[in-house]
Amino acid sequence: MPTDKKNISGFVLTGGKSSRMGSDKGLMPFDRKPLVLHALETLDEVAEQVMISANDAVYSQFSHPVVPDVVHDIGPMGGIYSCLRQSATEFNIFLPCDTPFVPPDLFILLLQHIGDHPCAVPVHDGNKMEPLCAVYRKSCLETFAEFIEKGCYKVHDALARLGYAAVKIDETTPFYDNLMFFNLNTLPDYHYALHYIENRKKRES
Ligand SMILES: Nc1nc2c(ncn2[C@@H]2O[C@H](COP(=O)(O)OP(=O)(O)OP(=O)(O)O)[C@@H](O)[C@H]2O)c(=O)[nH]1
Repeated sequence: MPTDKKNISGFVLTGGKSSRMGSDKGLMPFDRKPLVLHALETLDEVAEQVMISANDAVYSQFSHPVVPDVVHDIGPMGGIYSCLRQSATEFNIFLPCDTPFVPPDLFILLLQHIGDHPCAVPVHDGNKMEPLCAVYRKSCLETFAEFIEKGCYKVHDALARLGYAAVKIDETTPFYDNLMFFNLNTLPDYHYALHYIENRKKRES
């Protein structure tokens, strides 16, 4: 595992349209701060340089460099590609702004399992992959460029070509939380997550 934080960059993906939510997800308050700040704090624990993958200048207020997409309107693959281009490190961690229950420990586990693979991706609940909460080597850039050139914008498809370490997450994982990969796409999702975090805090106090 690359123990040196200096060899790891982190990127919060927040360049989407948030059309199902109806307002920019990264800026929505969650447990007293915007969702994007939760994700930045998670990545700050693991990576030396943490940046925001965004297309709106409003994100420059968060004291982290903003990486705009160099290819627009192709979804998260455009964000990952743009960030890998910008990255100066071998290992690159990605975390969407709308998955507030992913802990830093997930990325430590992924880095422990990446070995010689181009990337490490969590797999849970059978065979559900989370390619946006994952670690990519800078060398993946070439394959993403090829896929974008061909008009193939599905991150899953690029992963199938790259090959990856599939890291199983289940009840036996020490930091397991059944909502770990829950993502907030709609207002009901958002309210459900707010309710969950309030109850969790009450249980812990
Ligand atoms: N940089 C970048 N990130 C994106 C892009 N599209 C989606 N994302 C991010 O990828 C993650 C998952 O995105 P989705 O929830 O599938 O899409 P979304 O555009 O945010 O929301 P919808 O419009 O409701 O589909 C979120 O963190 C988004 O901010 C994009 O084109 N560029």
